[in-house]
Amino acid sequence: MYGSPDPAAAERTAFRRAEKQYKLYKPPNAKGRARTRSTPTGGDLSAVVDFHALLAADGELPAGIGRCDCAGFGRPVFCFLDRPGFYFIPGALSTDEQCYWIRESLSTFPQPPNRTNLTAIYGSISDLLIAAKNQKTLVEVDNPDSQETNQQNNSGANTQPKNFKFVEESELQKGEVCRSAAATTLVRKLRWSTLGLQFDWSKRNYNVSLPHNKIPDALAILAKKMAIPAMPSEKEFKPEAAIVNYYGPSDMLGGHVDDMEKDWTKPIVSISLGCKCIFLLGGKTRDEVPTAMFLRSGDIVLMAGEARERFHGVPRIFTEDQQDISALVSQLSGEDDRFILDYIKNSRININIRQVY
Ligand SMILES: O=C(O)CCC(=O)C(=O)O
Ligand SMILES: [Fe+2]
Repeated sequence: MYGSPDPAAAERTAFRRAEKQYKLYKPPNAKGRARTRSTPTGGDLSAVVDFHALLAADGELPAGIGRCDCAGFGRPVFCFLDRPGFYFIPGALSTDEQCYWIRESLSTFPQPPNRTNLTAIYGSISDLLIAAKNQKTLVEVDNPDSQETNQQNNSGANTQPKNFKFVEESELQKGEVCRSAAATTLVRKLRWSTLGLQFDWSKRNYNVSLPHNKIPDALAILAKKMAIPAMPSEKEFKPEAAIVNYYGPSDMLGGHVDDMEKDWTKPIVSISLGCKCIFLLGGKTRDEVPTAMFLRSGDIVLMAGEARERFHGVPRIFTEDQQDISALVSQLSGEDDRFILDYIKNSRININIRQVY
């Protein structure tokens, strides 16, 4: 699904060239070695489709872009005339809704039995966000019988039970050599969490034998409502799983096709939160030149049918321009949200919801 079997060949594709064009580059460091991604290069963004600008202009649309007439949906939906099955719903979520889903993404979504990229290293971690707000540290404990450990998990394939627990900074023994990580650092290291049926990244498939909860009702209701433009009226979209992606300033998601779900007529409902990004929508091979577009906090994208066979990815996150998230920033200005605000000012979260069977 993700990545390319032959990196040298991938370099030569139109998709790879677009990724390189938009990604963030660091200037060379003191020793002259080129580092990647730190200072924005500026870059030519003139070809990036900005659906919000089209919405504001309210005039004639550029060639190749259409408005979808979706009876009863009640909000604008854009599409590309030559890419059926792809729908863009600008500003689908209110600022309140965005704040709600950002909080959920950092508090409840990474909770066991949901797995995250940290699970394979540390075992299940409960209440990571609370620990981060309280400046706690996760430490490896000697006593495997300790009742406070997070040993029970490990559902995940190819992992050994781990014994880690959160402690106060004052409890850390000076000079003691043990594996440890600040909870704040761990939140920054979150890359993905999986809700509902658990996606096993090592096998790149859903592993129904892993313990899981149903995806939250509110998320399922939202996804069903937003899936309408991509659904024939007689059919039903049944949200069964979600992958939550967490992006820091220099993260990107390489071109891929999501092909692990049974019925490709059903959409992937993909919610953007936090910093703006560039999303590339390509063709059925990497050789087709992808279309670049901005995704902002509150935008929702649907990919169904033919669009599900298209390569797509996220080559760039914009953390330097806070203009786009000013409403979020003021909404999250309360003391309780201080940690969340610091996080989201430099991050993007994507929640994509899928029907697996
Ligand atoms: O972050 C995004 O907008 C896209 C995520 C995605 O394509 C995926 O998780 O499969
Ligand atoms: Fe994807």
